[in-house]
Amino acid sequence: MFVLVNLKTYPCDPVDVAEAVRDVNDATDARLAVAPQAAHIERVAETGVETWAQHVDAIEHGSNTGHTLAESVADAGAVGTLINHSERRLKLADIDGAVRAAERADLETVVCANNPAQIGAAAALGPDAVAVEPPALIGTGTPVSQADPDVVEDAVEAAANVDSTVSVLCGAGISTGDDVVAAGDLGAEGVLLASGVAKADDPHSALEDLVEPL
Ligand SMILES: O=C[C@H](O)COP(=O)(O)O
Repeated sequence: MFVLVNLKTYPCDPVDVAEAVRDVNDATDARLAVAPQAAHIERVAETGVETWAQHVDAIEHGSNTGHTLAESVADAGAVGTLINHSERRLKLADIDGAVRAAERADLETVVCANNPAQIGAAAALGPDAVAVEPPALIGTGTPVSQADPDVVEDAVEAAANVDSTVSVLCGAGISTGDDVVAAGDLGAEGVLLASGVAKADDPHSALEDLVEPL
C-alpha cells in the first residue's frame, strides 16, 4: 500500500513529520511519502523521505508570476505531485496541462477527484494514479473506506474501465490501520491522508498505527 501524507498548510513542523514518515517507511513494507507546502519541499527532501508537491501548474518556464513550475519542485527534491486536490481545484484543461507539466519534469502524478464519475475523467488524462476523496469527509476523522465503501469500489471500477494501468488511492478521514486495510480490501492501492498524521500529537506513533496491519 502507498500511504501519502499531505501536510496541507497545517501548523506542524514539516521536517519533524518528514523524519517520522522516513523512519516508519524504513520499518514497513508499505511505501510512505509526504507532501509538504512548496516552500518546505527542499528541507523535507533533505531528510531522505520520499517527497511530493501538493500542486503544480500547467505552465512552462516564462512569465507566470505566482505559479508553481513542475521543474522547480523537482529541482527542490519532489518526485511526485498531487494535482486537483479538493482544496486546489482546477479546470479540466488545467488538470490535463498540469499532468503534462509533471510528466515533462519526471514527476509521478496523483490526480484527485470528488467522486467515481470524476475519477473516470481523471484516469482518461493518463496520470500514474487517481485519488477519490468525498469532500464532505475530508478532515472529519470519518474514514471514507469504512463510511462510504461504495465510493471507493466504484472509483476503482471507473478507473479500470478507462485505463487499467492507473492506480486508485482513496482519502478522507483515514487515520488508523483498520481504515487502510479497509481501503485495500475495496481495491485501493493506497491512501491519501492528512489530519490523522499532521495534527497528531505524536506523528511517528500515528504512522506506526497506520502501517501496523500492512
Ligand atoms: O489530502 C488529504 C485529504 O484531503 C484527506 O484529509 P484528511 O486525512 O484530513 O481527511
